[in-house]
Amino acid sequence: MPQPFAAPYPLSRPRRLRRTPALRAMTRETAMTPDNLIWPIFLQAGRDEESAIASMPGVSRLTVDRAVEAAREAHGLGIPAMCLFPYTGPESRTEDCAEAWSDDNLTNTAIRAIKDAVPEMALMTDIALDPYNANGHDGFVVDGEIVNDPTVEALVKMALAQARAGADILGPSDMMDGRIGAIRAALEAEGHGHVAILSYAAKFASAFYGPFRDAVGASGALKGDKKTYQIDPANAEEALRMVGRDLSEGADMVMVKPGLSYLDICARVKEAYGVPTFAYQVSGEYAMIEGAARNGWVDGDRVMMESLLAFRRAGCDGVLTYFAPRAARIMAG
Ligand SMILES: NCc1[nH]cc(CCC(=O)O)c1CC(=O)O
Repeated sequence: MPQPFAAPYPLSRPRRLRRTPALRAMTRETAMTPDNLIWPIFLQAGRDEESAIASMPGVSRLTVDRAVEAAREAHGLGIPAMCLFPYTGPESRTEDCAEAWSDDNLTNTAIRAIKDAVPEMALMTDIALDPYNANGHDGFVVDGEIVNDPTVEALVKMALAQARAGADILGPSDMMDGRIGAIRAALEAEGHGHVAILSYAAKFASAFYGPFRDAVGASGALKGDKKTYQIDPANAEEALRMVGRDLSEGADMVMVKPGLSYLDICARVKEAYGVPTFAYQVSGEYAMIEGAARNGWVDGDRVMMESLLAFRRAGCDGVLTYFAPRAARIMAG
């Protein structure tokens, strides 16, 4: 709510409070700590290796042993949570997506290994079929259509396998209808009532996911686009309805994705529902900042910190960001 100045100039001189670092510090409205960061990482098969992702300079896919080391490092930096994404080559992509709910797939193997070594680290997963799907979609494709209800059944199996492996937070990112309720009911029935759901509730059909699809090996695979399930970037009211729906089905926390281009949604979600609200600073946002920084066009560290602060100012409790360890190191001073 904009407040009218109590006094006209020169009785009021707003610059008085901007004059020194101490005055600015004591009147700063928004704070950011490593507690506000969730670090998404990419996994690959093998041992003691990593491979760079060309469209995300500075980010690599890690084998599970290296992911464990990354978790140790993140924990040391005060980062409370990590989110795991598997890279899958064409050979592990099928039409039935069975690898998605295998107890020993890359994600579930990594969950057990990290929990063993760094039990304090909260682990979040992604629930969607795209890393395992021959055609790159988040759901099953039948006669060119992404079919909702059979996909939800598969997502439930995926969720249960992740919960059994020890995931703390499940992140359904698929945008099928009814999946939160189905997953929540299955978790209760199998004794995983303590597992949290951070729903990708306001997930838009965005071009900013491009580099991610390279990272998980889906770019070549994806046939068509995701507009029949992800939200039209023009729609704010619909995004708010999706948040309300997912909360009513048993989500504990909600996400807005992408981030910076959707800060209006972040602010409105927090104001309307007051629940733990997260934004995903997605791969394309990372690539834009890092690409410009590496060309010397912007000051990378400052633009990164300013972009993260913007999410806090908009009302987000935290941000999923590939910059997490770098930002945490800067916060440590
Ligand atoms: N369900 C897949 C998923 N989970 C997270 C992202 C994007 C993350 C990023 O771009 O950083 C995507 C891509 C998509 O929906 O196509």
